[in-house]
Amino acid sequence: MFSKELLKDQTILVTGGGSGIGKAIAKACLQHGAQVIIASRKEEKLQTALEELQTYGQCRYIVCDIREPEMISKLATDIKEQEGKLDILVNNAGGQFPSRAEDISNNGWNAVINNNLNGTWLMTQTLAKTFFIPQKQGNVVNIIANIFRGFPGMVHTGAARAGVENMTKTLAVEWSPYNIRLNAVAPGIIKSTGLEQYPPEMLKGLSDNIPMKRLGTTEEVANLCLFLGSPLAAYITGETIYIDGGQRLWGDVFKI
Ligand SMILES: CCCCC/C=C/C(=O)SCCNC(=O)CCNC(=O)[C@H](O)C(C)(C)COP(=O)(O)OP(=O)(O)OC[C@H]1O[C@@H](n2cnc3c(N)ncnc32)[C@H](O)[C@@H]1OP(=O)(O)O
Ligand SMILES: NC(=O)C1=CN([C@@H]2O[C@H](COP(=O)(O)OP(=O)(O)OC[C@H]3O[C@@H](n4cnc5c(N)ncnc54)[C@H](OP(=O)(O)O)[C@@H]3O)[C@@H](O)[C@H]2O)C=CC1
Repeated sequence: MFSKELLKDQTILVTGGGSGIGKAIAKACLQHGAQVIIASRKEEKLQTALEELQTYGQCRYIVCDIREPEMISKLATDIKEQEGKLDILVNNAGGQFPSRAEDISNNGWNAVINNNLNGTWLMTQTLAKTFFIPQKQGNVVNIIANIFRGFPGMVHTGAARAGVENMTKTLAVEWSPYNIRLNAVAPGIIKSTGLEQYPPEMLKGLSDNIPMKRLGTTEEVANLCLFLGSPLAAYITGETIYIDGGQRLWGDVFKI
C-alpha cells in the first residue's frame, strides 16, 4: 500500500527483530527498500529470522542485550564500521511477566524496569550520540504497550512503559534542533510470539473485551512503524499512537 521505495537507502535497527512484532517490522522495512539490522540476546533466534528476512532484502544481525552498555557500545561501533550510518532506531525489545503487584520481588521489578525502561534509554542515548546527533538527522520509534488505563496485573511494565512514553516526549523537544523525531507506538493485544509467555487462562476470551472483537496482527503494528519512520510522518514527533482496536477505551482485559 506504501511505495516500495518509501524507505529506500535507509538503514534501520530493530531491537527484538528476531521474533514477533520486531520481525514483522524488519520485514516491512526490507520490503520498502531499507537495509535492516536486527538485534537481540539469542543468536539462534536471530539466525533463524535472518534466513527468512534476507529473502526480502539486505539484512544482518548483531547479538546484543539492551541492558548491557558495553554490548550496546560494540553494536554502535559495528554499525559505524559496516553501514557507516543509522537512520531509524526501532526500540521494540522488551517484555515482562504477569503478576499481582504484591507478589513482585525486588529482583522481578528491577528486571522489568531494566529491560523496558533502562534498556530503551541506553539504546536511544548511545545511538543518538553515535549517529543521530552528529548526522543532524534521526528517527526513533519506541514500542510500548496499552498503558492508557494503567496496566493492572503488570505494574512493573506499566511504570516502565510510561517512563518510555515520557522520555519520547522529552527527547522530541530536546533533540528537535538535531532534526531527530521520536514517537511511541502502543500496541493493545497482538497475535504474536510474545503471547506464548502468558498462561492460556489469561488469553481466553480476550477478543470479547476489545471493541473491534479481535486481536491485532504483527503486520498492522509494522505498518504503523513504517509510517512513523518515513517522510510521510515528517511533522509528527513526541506522539504516542495506540493500535489496539479501541481496547484502551472499553472493556476489562486483564483478569487479576
Ligand atoms: C493478557 C495479555 C496481555 C499482553 C500484553 C503484553 C504482551 C507482551 O508484552 S508480549 C511480549 C512478551 N515477551 C516477553 O515478555 C519476553 C521477554 N521477557 C523476559 O525476558 C522476562 O519477562 C524478564 C524481563 C523478566 C526477564 O528478565 P531476566 O532478567 O532474564 O529475568 P530472571 O529470570 O533473571 O528473573 C529476574 C527476576 O524476575 C522474576 N521473574 C521472571 N519471570 C517471572 C515470572 N514469569 N513470574 C514471576 N517472577 C518472574 C524472577 O523470579 C527473578 O526474581 P527473583 O526470583 O526474586 O530473583
Ligand atoms: N504481543 C503483544 O500483545 C504486545 C507486545 N508488546 C511489546 O512489543 C514488543 C515485541 O513483543 P512480541 O513480538 O509480542 O514479543 P516477543 O517476546 O516475540 O519479542 C520480544 C523480543 O525482545 C527481545 N528481547 C527481550 N529482552 C531483550 C534484551 N534484554 N535485549 C535484547 N533483546 C531483548 C527478544 O529476543 P531475545 O530473546 O533473543 O533477546 C524478542 O525478540 C515487546 O516490547 C512487547 O512487550 C506490547 C504490547 C502488546
